[in-house]
Amino acid sequence: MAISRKKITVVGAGFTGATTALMLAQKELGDIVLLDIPQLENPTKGKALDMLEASPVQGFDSKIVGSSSYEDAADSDIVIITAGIARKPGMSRDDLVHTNAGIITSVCENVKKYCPNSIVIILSNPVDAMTFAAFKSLGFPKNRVIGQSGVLDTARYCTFIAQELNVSVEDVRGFVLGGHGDDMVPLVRYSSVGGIPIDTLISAERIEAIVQRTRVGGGEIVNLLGNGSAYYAPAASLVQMTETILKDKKRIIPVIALLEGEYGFDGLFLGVPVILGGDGIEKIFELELTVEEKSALDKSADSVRQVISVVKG
Ligand SMILES: NC(=O)C1=CN([C@@H]2O[C@H](COP(=O)(O)OP(=O)(O)OC[C@H]3O[C@@H](n4cnc5c(N)ncnc54)[C@H](O)[C@@H]3O)[C@@H](O)[C@H]2O)C=CC1
Ligand SMILES: O=C([O-])CC(=O)C(=O)O
Repeated sequence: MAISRKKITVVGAGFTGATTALMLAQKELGDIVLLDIPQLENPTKGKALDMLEASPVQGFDSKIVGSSSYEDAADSDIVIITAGIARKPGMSRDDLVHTNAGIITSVCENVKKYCPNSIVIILSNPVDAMTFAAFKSLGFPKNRVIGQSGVLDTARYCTFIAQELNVSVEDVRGFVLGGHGDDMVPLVRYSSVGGIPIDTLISAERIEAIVQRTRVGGGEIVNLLGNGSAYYAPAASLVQMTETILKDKKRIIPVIALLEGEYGFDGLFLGVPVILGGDGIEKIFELELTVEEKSALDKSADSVRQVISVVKG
């Protein structure tokens, strides 16, 4: 039997979508369809062609096509959804909920029709609520509907820890639990550098500053950019999730998953550590939390619940 390449569709060819497509191709994770609305068909085709023309220089053999037709996306193994509006300075992610819920629902109706066996990764904000909206309109099993927040939030947290200690980012471990908002919960107790707990290396005051900077990390970039939000680190995060799934690596990373009793939440989408592999979310880890950690997670869950209630209507 011939071995075929994997097919990955990226919906939304804006800053995050286009950057993700290029990074996926550079890693040769599959052939890529970059998809946007019909009004932007030519620019989308142009971006895809421009990326393809980088392939002889960079030596990758992934094909990249731009399109506005879901027929081109048919039977994708992975669908990454970045479609929607991004926030500008002065806005919260939750301000995007009405517009983006409509977009996610219409995108997912097509994904359901054309890519019924795909694993779907959602980026669009407010991402916990958009993952819920996608789950509702896709009707896929919960292991195949995954939101991206924890990889990015953890990447920011680890960046700041490495900067603080002037050590390699490769040796920093940690993760962030909860919703993708200012109440997210970086777990200091589970964070280490080269296996050494960070609270033995960094003062409590500096750790608190790092935790706080992580929580508002998206806003820091929004304020610097002035007209949009982060896209390099978000794209890198989507690529890590895609690679983990397509290579069935079974990495333990935080993603937005449907909780059905874990951490005391039922029917809520929230960022938690999972095993990510060929079946998508293969297992959710339920960590023991201190009273303080659980109450921080409860606060974050409350914020997410409020935005999800807007989507539920
Ligand atoms: N979860 C996370 O960690 C992150 C989430 N985001 C979110 O990702 C989303 C995209 O951000 P950017 O790429 O920077 O925005 P962008 O504005 O550069 O690109 C969005 C693209 O979506 C397209 N689009 C809109 N409706 C569509 C539809 N129905 N079908 C197909 N495409 C459609 C637009 O035409 C546009 O090209 C935003 O909601 C942003 O807040 C961004 C970074 C991190
Ligand atoms: O901040 C935003 O609006 C985009 C995002 O989610 C992030 O960069 O974390």
